[in-house]
Amino acid sequence: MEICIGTKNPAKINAVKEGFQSYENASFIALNIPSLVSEQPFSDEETIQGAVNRAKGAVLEGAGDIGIGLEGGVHRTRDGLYICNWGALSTVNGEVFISGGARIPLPCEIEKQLLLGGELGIVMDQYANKHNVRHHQGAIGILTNGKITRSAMFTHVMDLLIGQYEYKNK
Ligand SMILES: O=P(O)(O)OP(=O)(O)OP(=O)(O)OC[C@H]1O[C@@H](n2cnc3c(O)ncnc32)[C@H](O)[C@@H]1O
Ligand SMILES: [Mg+2]
Repeated sequence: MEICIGTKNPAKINAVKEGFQSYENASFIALNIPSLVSEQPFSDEETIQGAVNRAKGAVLEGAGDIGIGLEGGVHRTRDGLYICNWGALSTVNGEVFISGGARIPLPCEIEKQLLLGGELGIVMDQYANKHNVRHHQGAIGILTNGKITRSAMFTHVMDLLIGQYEYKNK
């Protein structure tokens, strides 16, 4: 079973491999697939669209059995800006499954910079005084004191995707 992952971000790739760890016949290929949405998605809808575009693009370009798209974004609420994360699993037969990840509010100073057009990955590096947070613990890892890393959060998203896929195909 060939799993085509629509990113080269190691935090996401780890989560996909973790999700499929009980699949002994799984092989993985990581491809740079465009999300076809903004670099910084600004709603659940846009973030979901990015995840679906990457999943469909990955299975097509990798000519595998399953495509995975994982996308991070932010979502505005009356109480401020929340970090949001979405995943999509698409099969070569055209089935698409979707799942969402944990969400937490972003501090006001981060929100202000995003509203001015900043990208969370870059803003987060400055805020945490770290390099390439997006490839490591992620904003969620920084803001939860390392309790939930970006990989752990996306592993949960993967379990939700694979579980739905298994239920539909059993
Ligand atoms: O290489 P890709 O797969 O594109 O990985 P990415 O880190 O850019 O991740 P996304 O495109 O899914 O995320 C969209 C934007 O949100 C940012 N982002 C989302 N979640 C984040 C997190 O946990 N930590 C840091 N940045 C995050 C990221 O920097 C992007 O600007
Ligand atoms: Mg990106």
